[in-house]
Amino acid sequence: TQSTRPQRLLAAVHKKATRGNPRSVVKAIDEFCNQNEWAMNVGNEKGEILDSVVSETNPGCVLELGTYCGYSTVRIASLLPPHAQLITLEFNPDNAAVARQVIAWAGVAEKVRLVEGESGEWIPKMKEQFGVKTFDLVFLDHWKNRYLLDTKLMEECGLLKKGSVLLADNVVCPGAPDYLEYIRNSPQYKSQFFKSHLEYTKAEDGLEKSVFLG
Ligand SMILES: CCCNc1ncnc2c1ncn2[C@@H]1O[C@H](/C=C/CNC(=O)c2cc(-c3ccc(F)cc3)cc(O)c2O)[C@H](C)[C@H]1O
Ligand SMILES: [Mg+2]
Repeated sequence: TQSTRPQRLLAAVHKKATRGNPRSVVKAIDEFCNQNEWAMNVGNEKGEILDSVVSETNPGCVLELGTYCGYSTVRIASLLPPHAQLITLEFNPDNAAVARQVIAWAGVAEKVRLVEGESGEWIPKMKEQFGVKTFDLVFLDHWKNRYLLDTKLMEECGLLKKGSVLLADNVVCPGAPDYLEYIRNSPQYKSQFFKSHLEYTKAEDGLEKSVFLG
């Protein structure tokens, strides 16, 4: 039977990346997407902005919405301090299966909890199921029309504290207009736009970093 793009991406990781080396996994995926098939990973240019936000936030507890193949999961996990935890939500079982193997190959599985399920269902369960108090950093990279809804849900569930950082991918392309409108006009957030390019292309894109003011 025909393989899927995530399965071909995973095959490239197994073939080209060194087991236990997260940077080599990131490099193998970027090479695959530049040379073989485009895929909607955050990519290296925006990935370097993601890396700098993770490093400056030095988070103990991170949430990622939209694991896909685990590219940004591996980038984030590889920068986390020793006992920090990254919870990543992915509701497509085929994507989750590929992501688990990418995360394992990178050697960052002990820092990552991949939850196979929908953000709307699992955000309200974070405290009771995983003992989360608040998230220091949230990376939004799932369906763009769900960024705003899930941000409001995180607020309602008391999952953000003063200083919590939201980093949203694709605020230009494909865009998340309702999210940008809300977050840039809310007195509860201080936002900053990082201009960049759509992964593996010359098209314009960018990340929006928003600090919750409490
Ligand atoms: C209702 C469930 C909500 N809750 C959810 N809960 C859990 N998991 C969820 C939820 N909603 C979605 N997911 C999962 O997250 C992933 C979805 C990721 C979505 N990303 C994009 O659409 C995108 C497009 C482009 C793009 C740019 C230019 C183009 F020309 C084409 C494409 C670029 C980019 O960087 C992009 O990230 C994964 C596929 C999907 O199963
Ligand atoms: Mg994206």
